[in-house]
Amino acid sequence: MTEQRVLIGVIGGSGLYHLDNLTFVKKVHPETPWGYPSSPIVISSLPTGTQVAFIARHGTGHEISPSAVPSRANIAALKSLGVRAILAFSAVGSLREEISPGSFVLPNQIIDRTKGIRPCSFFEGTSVVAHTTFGDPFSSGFLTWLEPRINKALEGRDTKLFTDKCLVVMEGPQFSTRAESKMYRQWGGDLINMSTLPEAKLAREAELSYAVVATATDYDSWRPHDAAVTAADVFKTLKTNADTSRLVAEAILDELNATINDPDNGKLFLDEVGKMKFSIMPRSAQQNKEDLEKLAYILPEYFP
Ligand SMILES: CSC[C@H]1O[C@H](OP(=O)(O)O)[C@H](O)[C@@H]1O
Ligand SMILES: Nc1ncnc2[nH]cnc12
Repeated sequence: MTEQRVLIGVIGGSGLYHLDNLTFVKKVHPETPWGYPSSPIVISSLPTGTQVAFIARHGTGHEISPSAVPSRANIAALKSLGVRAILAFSAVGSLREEISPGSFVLPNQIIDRTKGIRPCSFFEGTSVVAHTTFGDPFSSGFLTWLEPRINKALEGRDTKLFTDKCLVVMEGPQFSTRAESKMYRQWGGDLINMSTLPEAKLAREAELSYAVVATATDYDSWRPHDAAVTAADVFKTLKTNADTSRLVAEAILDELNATINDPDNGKLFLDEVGKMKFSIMPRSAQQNKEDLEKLAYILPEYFP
């Protein structure tokens, strides 16, 4: 029997430490050139045979704080399994009145408020330089594909889906001050979290399709008459949001797998493939062999 390919990676965030209604296939915990992923990767299959690789971003017991998530290992490990598209879930604060806690959002832009303490490139520390295109930080084709399917999955539920929103990614682990929260709104931020960077940058460097389903848990700290957000506020919505995220995943994963495999429609998920060709500085005698071998783990086409 030919082994089923794993084309889809799911990264679960706060509250989402496993998916539902899948048949366990195996667990793997590969050591990548950037260390081990946050959690063992659970590979499981839907009734149709579609296989999915799941990583708990903060570990299965939420023991890894946002600044310490080994994002390079997570993305590299998924790529090494043959994954082509990553559907990430994240608990976010809302910076807009209309995005009430419990809402789901597909952001299409990011403002980076991380503090430069997270390794954010596979090329960091190597003798190879790459400047990756990141103007559209999420995969446009994937977002277009997701919107109608998530809306369908949410039909009859009290959960609204917003699109085309801007996500502020902050360092944490403390929440924002009221002044920061208000400033992010003035900047055009609609949502805030602590984990989509460097994840999205690394997915792009690895030429993977990547999108985030942001699930609102709170109003952060910009509302004048409201108390500033606490972790307890986030926990109130976390379980319901995680249950709805599982429902959404279950509803769309089969079709996602079929679309990626389809010679025509699958092109939507190939937008990122080939992009690094125009990002990596030309080969030079100063680039050392070990670095090229390390980078071959994520981009074998360019570092044969
Ligand atoms: C638990 S509140 C802050 C925490 O929740 C979000 O995690 P994730 O994106 O993994 O769902 C946020 O980014 C922070 O890491
Ligand atoms: N208000 C908030 N700020 C940052 N990350 C969050 N995750 C969930 N709520 C958040």
